[in-house]
Amino acid sequence: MSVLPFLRIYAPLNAVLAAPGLLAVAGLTIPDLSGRSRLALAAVLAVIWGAYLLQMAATLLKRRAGDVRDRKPAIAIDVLAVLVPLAAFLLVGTPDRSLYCAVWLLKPLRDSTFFPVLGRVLANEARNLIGVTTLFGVVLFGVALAGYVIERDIQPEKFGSIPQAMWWAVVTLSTTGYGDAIPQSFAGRVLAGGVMMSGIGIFALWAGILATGFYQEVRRGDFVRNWQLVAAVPLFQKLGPAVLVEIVRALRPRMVPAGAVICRNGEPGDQMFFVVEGRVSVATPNPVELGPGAFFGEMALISGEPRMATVSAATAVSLLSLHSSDFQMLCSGSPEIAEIIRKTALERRGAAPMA
Ligand SMILES: Nc1ncnc2c1ncn2[C@@H]1O[C@@H]2COP(=O)(O)O[C@H]2[C@H]1O
Repeated sequence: MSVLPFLRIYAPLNAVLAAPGLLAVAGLTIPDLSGRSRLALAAVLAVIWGAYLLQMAATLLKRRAGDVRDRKPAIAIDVLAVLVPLAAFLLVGTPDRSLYCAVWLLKPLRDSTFFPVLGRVLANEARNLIGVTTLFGVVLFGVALAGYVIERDIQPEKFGSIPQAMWWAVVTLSTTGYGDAIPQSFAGRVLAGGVMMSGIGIFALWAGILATGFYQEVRRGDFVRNWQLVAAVPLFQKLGPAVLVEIVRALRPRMVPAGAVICRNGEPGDQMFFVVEGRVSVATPNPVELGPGAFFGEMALISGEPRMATVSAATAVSLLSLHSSDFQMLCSGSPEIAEIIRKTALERRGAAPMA
């Protein structure tokens, strides 16, 4: 019997296992720990190492099965998690041996989807980040120089050289303020105030660049996913590229489980829906089912009246929703689609006159 299914179930545990492992590593650095506790913590490390050995075997077996695409970081982490502690056990003296198990810090990164995103954000924003970092370096040197010139005679032991003053500059610029070096002169204090303010500004710039980078990366992911979904709705194939891009940005994907109500008769409506996959049921006197490519919820947007019918998911359904303001944009960008939607709404109104 193959061990792969078992190992697959166990795989998500590997990141969780790192936590007790790292706690054991930390525990073993406590000097006055009893011999029994030390033994227990060493046993924890041995068990986790064994588990990681199994996982490495699974990863390498999968590799042989040809599943190596995009798995190089995972393979590297699995191999390091086993080999580094093993090498330490064989080559390093007792007190520091367990420290090498700290390589398990890498384990939670193994299957994380966050770190690839972080990598893309750093790559995309590299120019801006390097710019702000350069600014930081320039300000740091300038501040250390000014601190040295102003304070060197008053506190030669703290500001006697630019490298010494640089420590004060870093601590002040980052607004950490250990208090081990404090300007004594009036000019020095004015300088310190200015440095703190500019430090806040520089860190805010870093934070802003990263936050914008993450936002754009998430939006880009949404855009690609929406683009694929939009391809499943034939109506959108009539759109020109410019409007299509706008619509893809405006559409929101939504998964609805079978049986759930999507919109209710009599409620106000502020969005319409396109069916990507699955079927919805429209509760008209003669119930109608709509499948992939169809749309609904347009009548409330066109007439401004409440919903004409309750629509629920006949199966699990994947939808794209379009808000009323974006619906106007769709209609003005593509009169052809606007006409189709209006005609359909008219036909439906004629087919199912409701209260
Ligand atoms: N006879 C019908 N056939 C298909 N869909 C309908 C019919 N009647 C109403 N609908 C849809 O059900 C939706 C309910 O919300 P709206 O009134 O906004 O828009 C409605 C139409 O999209």
